[in-house]
Amino acid sequence: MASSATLTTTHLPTLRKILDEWDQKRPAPTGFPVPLVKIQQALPSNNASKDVIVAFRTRPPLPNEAADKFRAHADAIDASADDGPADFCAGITVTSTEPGVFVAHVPGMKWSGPTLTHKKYEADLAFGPSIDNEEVYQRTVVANDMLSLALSGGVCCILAYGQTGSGKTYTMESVEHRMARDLFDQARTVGKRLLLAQEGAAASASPGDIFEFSVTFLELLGRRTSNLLESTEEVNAQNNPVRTEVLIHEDKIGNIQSSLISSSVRSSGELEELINFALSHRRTSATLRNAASSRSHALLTITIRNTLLPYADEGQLILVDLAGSERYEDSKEHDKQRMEEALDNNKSLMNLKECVRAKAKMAAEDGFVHIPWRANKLTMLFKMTNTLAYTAPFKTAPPKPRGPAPYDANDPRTWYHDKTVEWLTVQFTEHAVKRLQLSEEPLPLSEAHQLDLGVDISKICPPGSTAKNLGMLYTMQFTQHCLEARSGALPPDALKHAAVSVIGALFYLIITAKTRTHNEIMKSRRKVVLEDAYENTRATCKYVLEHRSLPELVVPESMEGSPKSYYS
Ligand SMILES: Nc1ncnc2c1ncn2[C@@H]1O[C@H](COP(=O)(O)OP(=O)(O)OP(=O)(O)O)[C@@H](O)[C@H]1O
Repeated sequence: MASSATLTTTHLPTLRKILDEWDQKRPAPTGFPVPLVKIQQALPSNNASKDVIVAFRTRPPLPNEAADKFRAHADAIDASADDGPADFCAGITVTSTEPGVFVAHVPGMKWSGPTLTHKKYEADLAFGPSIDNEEVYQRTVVANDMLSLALSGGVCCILAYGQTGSGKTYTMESVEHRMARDLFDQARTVGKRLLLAQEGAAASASPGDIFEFSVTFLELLGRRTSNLLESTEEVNAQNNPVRTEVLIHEDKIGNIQSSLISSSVRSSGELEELINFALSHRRTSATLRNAASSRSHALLTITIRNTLLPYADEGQLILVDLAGSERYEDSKEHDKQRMEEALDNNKSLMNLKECVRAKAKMAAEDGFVHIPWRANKLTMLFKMTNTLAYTAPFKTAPPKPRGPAPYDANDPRTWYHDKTVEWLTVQFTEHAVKRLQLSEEPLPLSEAHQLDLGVDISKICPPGSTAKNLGMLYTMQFTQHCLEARSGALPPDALKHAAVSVIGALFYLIITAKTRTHNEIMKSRRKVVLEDAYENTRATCKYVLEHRSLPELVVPESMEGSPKSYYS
């Protein structure tokens, strides 16, 4: 049952009867509109592709659940006993459908006896207990062509969220293995298409060699982040392996950086091996609910680089298996360390919810909303992989479509390639002019076209690259790029000096632009709020003057139940 185990146990026969009646009355489920075979054979369906898909999945009851909490009376028989299964009453009903409905049956008590309220939740897909892992994978990953999307430079994220023992790890591990199985075949198919489109430009290239794959597998346990791909022999007092902590921090322009090192893979076999290696390291400890509970959040990221089009965006597949949220009875038998971890897990999940809510609000309102992602390492990690961007539209008004930000000469984030090249040329030219003025044989400015900039700008900013891309680099990385693109007679030290100053100037422009945008949004919001308040006050005063009484209170639906606080 969804809540109150005691109530359920005591009144199970009555509740079961109510549930049966409800079940008979409900309309027959429609099922999935597209047959599985059509997805497997990649036959075109009329499914419009969506940015975000929310899917429910329920697992079948485990034997101990049927025998434990949900028996009809205290001495009810065990599910495994010969006399037959224990009297079982489902707390939720999920029929395999698209769009999907999840119905929670919440028990209650009225003077007339026990009641059940059937609370409906809707999502894009619902998988009932009879649906196996392969079908879940086909209807989510394959039906939405996620692998091709990532191979074309897109970012796909799958995030499993639910109570401890609800089946997240069972689902995510199966998705990870199936992705490992299919990714390289798909890469060959996409590679072939790309080579054909290039019309023989790289006739010698094999479609399988076009993409480079690198993998990271992070674990966040309590407040500690570690690399699940790192081998270690060392164990601590709790018999947990001790690994180097992965450092996560925010750089000076607000990007999240980590000290995590990725491992490259070249085949399904290698990817599968890495996944198995990481999963075997994921620490588990018994909770009452789930004997092999994951105590940590796990984040697998597969990054895909296109070597044929080196300036194409990198694709990413991000798979997040969150630690389960635990209720009091799930953690009754935890030791102190385990309690602290459960607390940290619950805190990080709460913060994730806050961030998703704020992000969704921002998407719907198109204004500035503070997103508290710094409050927790989990949300910082999500910021790093841009995961929050994909979780934003859950259960809110659809976000307003946003095109690329309009060009703004003062905001490098909006500059196209040509403008970026022009700006870099001006910057390096200014440095060259300064060097010249300080040199012993100054060149007349009329001959400035002969200036040695010391660097080939087209190499630091190749076609397709923009100021926004350069702004993502560390100072050291930009300097290294410049040294690799060194031309003319300028000594490396002088070039390094110029590079540090140029990237510093770019960071400064980006931060100034970010601050300006933030302030403008805040100012416009404050104005709207003040104008609203002013209008309301004016209307109330007018009413009081005319009627000598306060206007009737109209409570918005969202405020129902708390009218007293409304005027205040
Ligand atoms: N669809 C399913 N069919 C059969 N068994 C399942 C299914 N889903 C989960 N299980 C079983 O239920 C148990 C709990 O599943 P799992 O470990 O995936 O839960 P979880 O949500 O990841 O829990 P935690 O948050 O504690 O890690 C496991 O024994 C798993 O094998």
